[in-house]
Amino acid sequence: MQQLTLPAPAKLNLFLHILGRRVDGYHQLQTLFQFLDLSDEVTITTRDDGKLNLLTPFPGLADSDNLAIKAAKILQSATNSSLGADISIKKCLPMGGGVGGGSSNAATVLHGLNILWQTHLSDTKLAELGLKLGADIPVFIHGHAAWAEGVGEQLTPIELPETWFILVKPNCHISTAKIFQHQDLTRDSDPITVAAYLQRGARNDCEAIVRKQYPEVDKVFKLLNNLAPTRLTGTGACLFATFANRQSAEQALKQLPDDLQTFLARGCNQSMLHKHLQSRTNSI
Ligand SMILES: C[C@@](CO)(OP(=O)(O)O)[C@H](O)COP(=O)(O)OP(=O)(O)OC[C@H]1O[C@@H](n2ccc(N)nc2=O)[C@H](O)[C@@H]1O
Ligand SMILES: Nc1ncnc2c1ncn2[C@@H]1O[C@H](COP(=O)(O)OP(=O)(O)O)[C@@H](O)[C@H]1O
Repeated sequence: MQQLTLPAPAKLNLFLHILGRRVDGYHQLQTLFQFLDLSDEVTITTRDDGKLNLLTPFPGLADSDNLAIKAAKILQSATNSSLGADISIKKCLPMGGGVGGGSSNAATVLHGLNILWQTHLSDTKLAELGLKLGADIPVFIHGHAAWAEGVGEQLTPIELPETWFILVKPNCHISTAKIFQHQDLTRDSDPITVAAYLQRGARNDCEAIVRKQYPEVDKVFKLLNNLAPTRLTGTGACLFATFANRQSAEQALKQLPDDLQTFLARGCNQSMLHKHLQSRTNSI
């Protein structure tokens, strides 16, 4: 029996443009992913009997629908592994928040089991398997801040300033599918270049609809935007305000009401999972 505990970090979409829609309903995007130094913690213990168990069930979510279990199953069948696993998740990231917690849990399980089961799949292969479960999983597999196109799986690594953020989770849960199906969503943004983004910034095409549909998001947006430039991540519900340094983010945090769910976080170009995996490799 072998055990590994690994982080499953959050991501932000620093901007999100919708360029079009594919025939299968998926949207063609341009987005910029950066990781945060906030994460869930995933502990995986191997089993000899091939069973896959979630030791920390989520209220209202069947274990078989949990992306961590789905990831384990897809790796098991792709590699014909006879081994199983007990998986525990210490959840810190807000669910349905646009910070990709479920996708990140799945990517961490894929990496963790690939080590424990000694299945030796490349990152490219793990990302391919992950993509079958969700468009956001490949960036967590590769673990570097990235300019993304396609449905979010065509990744070009990028170095960005590692600025500070206040992340706020308004008190609502937003379904990604519901926002992508909304009739008022604009799906005709022109493609932009990295250079144009770095010069002028860019918006989140889901933001207007989310603010209109969810007054709680709109209220938090106005509060935060008074303190620093604020944007929605993914399809929400989380909003993030950007600061040049920790001190100014801390100052601003003091001005927000106590009853808001807030996080102080730093942008990371390498994900905490990959920092962890690298330090493991270095110590072997
Ligand atoms: C919007 C983004 C931005 O990073 O993040 P979240 O807000 O969910 O965190 C992602 O594209 C979400 O990725 P992910 O959450 O993995 O999506 P999936 O499980 O593959 O799909 C959820 C739903 O969104 C729709 N979807 C997803 C991605 C995409 N490019 N176009 C879509 O239309 C799918 O049709 C599906 O109904
Ligand atoms: N391990 C998991 N962690 C969080 N959510 C999960 C997980 N597995 C499945 N889900 C489902 O995926 C939905 C979106 O999860 P999450 O990744 O946290 O949000 P988002 O896609 O908005 O970033 C959740 O509401 C939940 O129903």
